[in-house]
Amino acid sequence: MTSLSVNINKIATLRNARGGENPNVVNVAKDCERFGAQGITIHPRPDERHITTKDVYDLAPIVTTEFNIEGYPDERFLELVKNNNPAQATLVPDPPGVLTSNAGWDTVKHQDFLKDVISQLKNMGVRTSIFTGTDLKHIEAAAKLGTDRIELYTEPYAANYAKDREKAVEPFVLAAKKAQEVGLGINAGHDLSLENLKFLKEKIPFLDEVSIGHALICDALYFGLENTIQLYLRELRED
Ligand SMILES: CC(=O)[C@@H](O)[C@H](O)COP(=O)(O)O
Ligand SMILES: NCC(=O)COP(=O)(O)O
Repeated sequence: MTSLSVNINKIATLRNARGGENPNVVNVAKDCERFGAQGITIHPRPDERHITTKDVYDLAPIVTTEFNIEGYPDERFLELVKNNNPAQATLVPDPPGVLTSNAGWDTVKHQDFLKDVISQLKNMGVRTSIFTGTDLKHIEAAAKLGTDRIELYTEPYAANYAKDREKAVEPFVLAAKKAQEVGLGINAGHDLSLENLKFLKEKIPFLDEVSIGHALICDALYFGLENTIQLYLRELRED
């Protein structure tokens, strides 16, 4: 089974546009779960452009599905994870000012840093996932760091899907097979959508989880949040 974790960053973006509590991030997280999401993902960036530090503390006690906190593992991030005990921490190499995540880790170059961070997170009892591209040596190196999972950065797949979806998915299939071979769980995310999700799932049926935010929240403007979550769950169904 592949779990759907709804990334609610964009709910916070909308809320922050007026500085009040509308939409209410906690209520939306509860509703996503009520509508069938199997996880809630947030990416509390240092500039608090969407999810704030306060949001993390507000969400931690109310999320009853899998709570996944993404981010660059600096001291602030590690403190947030330690104090809020999510089910999973996803380590992303984003520098502070970046518009959105735009690359996976070079797990060879940063192996000492990542090994240390992963061991700290494991001591907190938190499952770890490392955001990676499809370079097979980065997947092999990830397995040596002690991480439980990787998250495949799917932007290149999404960007090339319309042009040639077989070609676009090929490196992801190879990377996922390598991850499976070296004993890693496999998550995927970034720019996944109702257009490209089903094909990814067909090609990598053993995906553990997808985290989806931007496209899902955009779709919810037209279809409503409950219907939209159901539509995404349908794409992941195995029957
Ligand atoms: C780690 C990752 O892939 C990101 O997709 C993410 O959480 C999106 O961040 P923004 O919502 O800030 O673009
Ligand atoms: N980890 C990816 C994520 O949480 C959502 O990415 P996107 O769907 O907002 O591009």
